[in-house]
Amino acid sequence: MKLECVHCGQTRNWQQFIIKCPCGGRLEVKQDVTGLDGEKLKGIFRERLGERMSVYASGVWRYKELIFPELPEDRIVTKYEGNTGLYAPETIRKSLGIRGLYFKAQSENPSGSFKDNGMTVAVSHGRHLGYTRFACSSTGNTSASLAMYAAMGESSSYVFVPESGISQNKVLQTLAYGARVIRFDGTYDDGIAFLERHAKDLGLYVCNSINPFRIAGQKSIIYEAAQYLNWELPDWIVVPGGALSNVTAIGKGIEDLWTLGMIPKRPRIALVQAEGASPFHKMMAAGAEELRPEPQPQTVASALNIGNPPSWKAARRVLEFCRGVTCSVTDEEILASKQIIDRSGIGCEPASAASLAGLRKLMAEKVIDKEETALCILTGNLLKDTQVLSGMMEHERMVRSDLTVKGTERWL
Ligand SMILES: Cc1ncc(COP(=O)(O)O)c(C=O)c1O
Ligand SMILES: N[C@@H](CCOP(=O)(O)O)C(=O)O
Repeated sequence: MKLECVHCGQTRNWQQFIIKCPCGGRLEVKQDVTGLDGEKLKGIFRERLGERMSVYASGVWRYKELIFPELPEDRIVTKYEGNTGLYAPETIRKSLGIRGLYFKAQSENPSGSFKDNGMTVAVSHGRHLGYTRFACSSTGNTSASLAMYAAMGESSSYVFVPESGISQNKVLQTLAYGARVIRFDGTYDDGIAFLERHAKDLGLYVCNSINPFRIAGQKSIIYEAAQYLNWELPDWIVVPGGALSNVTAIGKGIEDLWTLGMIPKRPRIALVQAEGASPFHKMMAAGAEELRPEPQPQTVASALNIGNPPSWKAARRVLEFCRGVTCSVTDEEILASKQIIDRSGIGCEPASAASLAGLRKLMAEKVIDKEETALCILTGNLLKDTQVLSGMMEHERMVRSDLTVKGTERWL
């Protein structure tokens, strides 16, 4: 494994970690998987499904050969992340009229979001290099995940969180794990710019998705979905997008599985952004060469409130590979889809519901055909954002009883 600059192509080994190439380009993990035997790997991964207390019981480290083969096992900080549910909600499928529908609930991760799939790898790598101070800019999920793994790894975490427009629950969760929370006026993008400039001088190991080990870990989401589906993925993978780490990771994961002959066909990716924070979709729809950052992103799905997605170049490349499409959805569409997912019993935070909202839109536009099948990635837990939840609650569902049979049966 090596690190390669997406801009100038310069390579370095994974021990010589820096957050940005001296030329200003982002770094990617490059791992040559061509020497591996796909069928043999399937056997190894199947056997590990029965593991309990070893690192291979993790739904990320089960796929270590495809994620970070060089890292010594005893350096791994894990909370047995991954191993999340794959659901086929029949009522929603029927109402959409689609042939097959799955939800992969990364919301069931230990800190409640898909960030754990990548964070276990970033924190393990940082600790292996000798770092004890970890940092991120965050709208709340990355910070909660980082704070949890830093605590598990007996290290410190320092998280930069915008003063407004984020979920209070996520900040409380981050504080509870023992992080130092540093508030600032600005957006996630401003926090990233600060860390890119100053983290090295401050001795901080950055755990945002500009860290390529995060992306490497998040590839496991699609490996796990493929394994659960007996190595046959649906026609479409539908992913909500903010910083664009997840779409990048899922695309890279598909590329690995395809290169190794582990899946018979390459699924397409549909990337869904919230309308008020959709610079990537706008660029793709316009066929533009460069992304124009959105200085004041605005959406009810606070996790998607990102105007300058760091991974846009890599995301564009993987979408090309997967014949991907993009779309944007309104806050109303997000909340309507969230209610559908919540009432199915699976539940999710608003950002995750962008996936179902996008699927509905792309079906209405006939981009996705009802004879096809789709897998929506649910990225964060229902309880992550109770502010939005209480705003949405239909209070007529909450009633009073005087605890007599007469006073109760009228509600049944
Ligand atoms: C719950 C949730 N969903 C979706 C996203 C978007 O993912 P990405 O930033 O990797 O595009 C995020 C954070 O970025 C998130 O926290
Ligand atoms: N929603 C994210 C913002 C993107 O963070 P990153 O981990 O991709 O850098 C958050 O939870 O902070």
